[in-house]
Amino acid sequence: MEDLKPSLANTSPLTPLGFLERAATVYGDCPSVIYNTTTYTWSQTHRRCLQVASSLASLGVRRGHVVSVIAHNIPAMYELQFAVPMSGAILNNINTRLDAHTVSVILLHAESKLVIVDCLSRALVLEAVSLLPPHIRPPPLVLITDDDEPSSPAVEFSCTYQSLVMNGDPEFKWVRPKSDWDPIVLNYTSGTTSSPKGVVHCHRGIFIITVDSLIDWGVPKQPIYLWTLPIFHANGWSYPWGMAAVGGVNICLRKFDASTIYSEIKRHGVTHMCGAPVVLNMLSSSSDTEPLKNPVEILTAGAPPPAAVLFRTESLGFLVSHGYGLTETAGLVVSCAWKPQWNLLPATEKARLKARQGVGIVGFTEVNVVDEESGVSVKRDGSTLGEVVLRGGCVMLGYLKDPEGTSKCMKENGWFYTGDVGVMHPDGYLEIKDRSKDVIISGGENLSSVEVESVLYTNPAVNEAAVVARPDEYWGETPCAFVSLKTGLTQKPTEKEIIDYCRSRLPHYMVPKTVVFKEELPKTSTGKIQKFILREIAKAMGGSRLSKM
Ligand SMILES: Nc1ncnc2c1ncn2[C@@H]1O[C@H](COP(=O)(O)OP(=O)(O)OP(=O)(O)O)[C@@H](O)[C@H]1O
Repeated sequence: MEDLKPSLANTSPLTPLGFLERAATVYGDCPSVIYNTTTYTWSQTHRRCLQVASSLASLGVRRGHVVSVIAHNIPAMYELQFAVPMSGAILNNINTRLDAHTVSVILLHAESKLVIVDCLSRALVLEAVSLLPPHIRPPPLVLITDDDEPSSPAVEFSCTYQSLVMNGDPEFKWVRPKSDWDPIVLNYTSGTTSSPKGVVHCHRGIFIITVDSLIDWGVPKQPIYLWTLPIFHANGWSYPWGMAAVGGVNICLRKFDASTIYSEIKRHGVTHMCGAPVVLNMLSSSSDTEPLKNPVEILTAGAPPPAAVLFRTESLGFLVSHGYGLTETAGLVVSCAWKPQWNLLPATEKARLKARQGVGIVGFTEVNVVDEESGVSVKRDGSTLGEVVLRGGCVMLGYLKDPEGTSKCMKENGWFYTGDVGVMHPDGYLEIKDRSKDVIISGGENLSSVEVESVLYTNPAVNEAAVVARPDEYWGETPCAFVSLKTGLTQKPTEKEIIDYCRSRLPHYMVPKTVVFKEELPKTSTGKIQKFILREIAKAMGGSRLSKM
């Protein structure tokens, strides 16, 4: 069989962009995107993307250029996930909630050739561009206005997005990748632990994660998908391309709160949505909460979901799936694969099991937890801590212009080191215990801030909780809890009551020695609690009292 070799017929580069052409053939007359009073069909979306890609090419965008997009979850943002790479360029989505300085650092680092700007982010981008060094020629800007009519944009903008659609060629031959390994996206990480890093993924990696994510979540054909997860966050965990593969309906939203989500669910008969645990918390603790008429599948990831929040969300009729991934893996590569026999367990036990991150998804190669020193797998005992390591086809190509950062996490032994600390349970399910920078070391004992938080979340008065290290002269560090309380409480708990609550549920060394009440906890632009800020506050409070644990 040695003479049977790869040939042109079986080596065409894998890319998720072809899903759009197929959707136009199979689902041409079916709705693809709905936004306020606008509805497009899959053949319209296909045509609009080709038109935009052709206009980008006419503006001088070439294979390998970076085109940045800063927009909320509006139809243009959905289309650009296809149109930019169809022009041959590399798509760089920028988070709308960043400050002007960070946006200018990203534009400079990415060497963006063109920036497409949602009208709501206009002031932000203009300020970011003004902060670019004087010797840098600012990239041309394209404005997305809030309606579908082409109009003359302000002087700072070369044209409008609508004119790219109107003037483009619907017969444009989109630029196919020459190889599987050609870059398709450049995504910056959330900056939870350090400055954002520029993660580059190739067509092959994105193809793999897109197909795998559909299989893993069990997404059927033509789901009704509500865009609550920002598309700028790791390309909405790959579901923009996934929805084209299954001919889904994309319900776009510029902004949302709990009541908007509930009314969109009712209005459109939403079947699927994604959201970080903060969204689940918002949905389940809102005063607008109402049990759902039909179950809605909700996929959560991005931070550890406390079991109490999973329990509350499911009791409203949401069917929660839980996954784990990083910007570096382009989506969720581990998920808490559900076993039918677990349905017989009491609801709180089910929530506890579901709070575990789980096992590698079907197309992913391997997931392991290893001892940081020796690199050997930790015991499968659910308690020995180690670093989570991954390998598979959707791990990034590397960090842009950062060979040192890349080789630090993508090691020669063939593993990607995540910087997350976890345990492996005897049944082979992974559970994340912390990010390595968040582990608290008290009296020489490693303590999981996530475990303490999950207990705090079971307290009915607690809205959000985060636990960080406070320096201590005797123990080295002690757990310090930052808590925001639910609104409308008739009686607010005291620090002592919260500590006593934890004491009856946790080993003594894990009980917070300090509780700080805050109106709201600081969050990153992707909704993660910024523990480094809380750590600074705890540090500034000085050493906790010499205390016996
Ligand atoms: N299901 C989950 N449970 C616990 N943690 C999760 C889960 N999903 C994701 N995470 C956390 O999110 C991280 C990945 O987040 P992301 O790629 O958005 O950037 P970031 O790591 O927050 O930012 P930065 O790398 O810049 O500090 C993971 O490393 C992990 O710590």
